[in-house]
Amino acid sequence: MYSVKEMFYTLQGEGAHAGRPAVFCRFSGCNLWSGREQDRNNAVCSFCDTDFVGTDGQNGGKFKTAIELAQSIQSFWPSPEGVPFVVFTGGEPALQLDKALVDAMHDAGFEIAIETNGTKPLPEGIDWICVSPKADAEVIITQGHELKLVYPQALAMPDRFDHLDFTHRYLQALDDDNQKDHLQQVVEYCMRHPRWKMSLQTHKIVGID
Ligand SMILES: C[S@@+](CC[C@H](N)C(=O)[O-])C[C@H]1O[C@@H](n2cnc3c(N)ncnc32)[C@H](O)[C@@H]1O
Ligand SMILES: Nc1nc2[nH]cc(C(=O)O)c2c(=O)[nH]1
Ligand code: SF4
Ligand SMILES: [Mg+2]
Repeated sequence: MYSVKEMFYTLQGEGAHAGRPAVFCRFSGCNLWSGREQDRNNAVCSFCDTDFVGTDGQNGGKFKTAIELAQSIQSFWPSPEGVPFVVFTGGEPALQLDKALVDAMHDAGFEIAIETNGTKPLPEGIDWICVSPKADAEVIITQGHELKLVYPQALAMPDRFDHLDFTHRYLQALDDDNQKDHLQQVVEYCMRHPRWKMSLQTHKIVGID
């Protein structure tokens, strides 16, 4: 059984695939925060910008089998043009994404990406792994396609992740009341340390999901 908060067709807003059309599948639940505002300050991850509680979002629900969920995801892809692309996110998608769903999406012709906090093992075969480490949680996924660090996090300066094996390294400004300052800090850090690039949350700029 899979619990999905919401699913929608949009453009990937962040990281190396920013601008690419994608179906987003947002799983319910996370291992680093309950999702309840009253728990936020005591959570391991306290800056989350996302509602991932329950299954009541657009196209959300419970899906009994991988095939059923894969068919639903496929129904949001609009056209035979291009390579269909799904981004599994959450909440923490590694709590629910399994080999059966990876296989079902591949059988449907999809390229598969994941947005994960990197604290849980992943099934084999995911085509694009984006890990976003959180200061107070050990990262066990030490290899992947992109590392996307929310910046600044006091106990997670970028050099803490220098030894990890990722093709792309992004800093994404922490979206809170001081986001403007954080954007400037990201620019400065990347210019001083040119193996890092800036990831903008472009969907927020243009006002899409
Ligand atoms: C909502 S998370 C879901 C996936 C997974 N749990 C994770 O943390 O990577 C999706 C992405 O949004 C980032 N994010 C969450 N809250 C943010 C914020 N306030 N500002 C900037 N990025 C944020 C996360 O770090 C992650 O890269
Ligand atoms: N457009 C869009 N791009 C995104 N990239 C990562 C997102 C996420 O919440 O995981 C996200 C999202 O919520 N919307
Ligand atoms: S790990 Fe991801 S989904 Fe969980 S609270 Fe943090 S940003 Fe949100
Ligand atoms: Mg988001």
